[in-house]
Amino acid sequence: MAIRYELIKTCKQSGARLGRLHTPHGVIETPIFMPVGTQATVKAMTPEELKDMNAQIILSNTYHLYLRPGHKLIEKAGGLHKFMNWDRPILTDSGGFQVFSLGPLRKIREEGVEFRSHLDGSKHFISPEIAVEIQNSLGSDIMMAFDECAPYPADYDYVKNSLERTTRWAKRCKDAHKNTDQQALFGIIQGGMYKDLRKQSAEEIIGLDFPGYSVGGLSVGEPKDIMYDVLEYTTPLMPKDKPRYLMGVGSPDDLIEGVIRGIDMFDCVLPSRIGRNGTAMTSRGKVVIKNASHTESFEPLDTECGCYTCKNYSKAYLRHLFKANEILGLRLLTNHNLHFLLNLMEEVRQAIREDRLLDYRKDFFEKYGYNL
Ligand SMILES: CNc1nc2c(CC[C@H]3O[C@@H](OC)[C@H](O)[C@@H]3O)c3nc(N)[nH]c(=O)c3cc2[nH]1
Ligand SMILES: [Zn+2]
Repeated sequence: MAIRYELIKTCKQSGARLGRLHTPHGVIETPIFMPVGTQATVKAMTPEELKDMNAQIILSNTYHLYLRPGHKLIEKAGGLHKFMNWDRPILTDSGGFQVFSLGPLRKIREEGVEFRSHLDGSKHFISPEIAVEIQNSLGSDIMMAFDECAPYPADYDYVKNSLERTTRWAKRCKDAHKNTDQQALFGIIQGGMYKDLRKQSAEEIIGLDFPGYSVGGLSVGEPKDIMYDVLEYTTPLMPKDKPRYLMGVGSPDDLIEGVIRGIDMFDCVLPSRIGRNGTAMTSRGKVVIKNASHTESFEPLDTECGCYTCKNYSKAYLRHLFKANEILGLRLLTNHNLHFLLNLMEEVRQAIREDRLLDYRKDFFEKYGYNL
């Protein structure tokens, strides 16, 4: 088996799960946040910096790496771990999301999806079999099935037809996946914001039997309460003894609310993306570093944070770097934001160990400035 999930305990107060995911490249403590490295790099971070902040697994992306530099080149380099100098677990997304959202002029057929590259407009075709082949070349520990992430909003019939094609594609991915002892293939549950379609997709995908499952089709612009509602309904339909991955979710409140609703794994570009734009997540809410109020703030971003940035630099210095367009600014804020979310998840795991995750949520939300 490429991966083995161990359910360690369930929080008595919230029902959230504490687990361990054993992979060929190491053990992952769950619930876990996975930094996103779409193009074989977590932007602006070195693997050593990611290890220093205790990143246990990172993401990369089939669509992007297939277009550039090409999965065959990465295979020749010895696979993605070697190519990017990352010897811990890697999860690759199948490209389903990008093909539907990035590739202009896409044409969906039963066979697969024709699309034009967002880089140079060249024509391409990805099928479930090709998505599996690309991820085999990359050598990721966890591969995602090729799916359609239905847009939001989308009408009932569209979502129903889409989820049924995604099920047929998931079966084709499973049939094409040969090296099941090296790489685990996760199924992706769709169904939009319709509970009966979520149930249908969950039954069909789980019926194909995968070592792990993700909840897809969320964090696509829907209101938070609709996302939480769909989760509340969908996770109980998923097996307890397998990991549950919520794709594309990563703000502090969404992570905590997702864990309380039974999710084990998360990924999101948010912390890196807003970090590069000069916004820091801190225990007292967001800090926009270019704000004039920080000009003479000689204290760190977050006095409660133990990251490299907060241990060595003041807000005044960080503001100066961003005003001067210095690259170090992007790196230091990205480092802090990723550390902040990884540390948040360590605190969440500790709260589950001590059966007090709802208390933790209350305290965190009050300090961060969220209203419960
Ligand atoms: C942001 N919200 C969101 N992201 C999502 C992603 C990953 C985007 C992928 O694209 C890149 O981040 C934008 C990263 O490489 C990431 O893995 C999804 N991927 C698949 N295959 N299916 C989905 O239903 C899906 C839904 C998402 N909702
Ligand atoms: Zn910090």
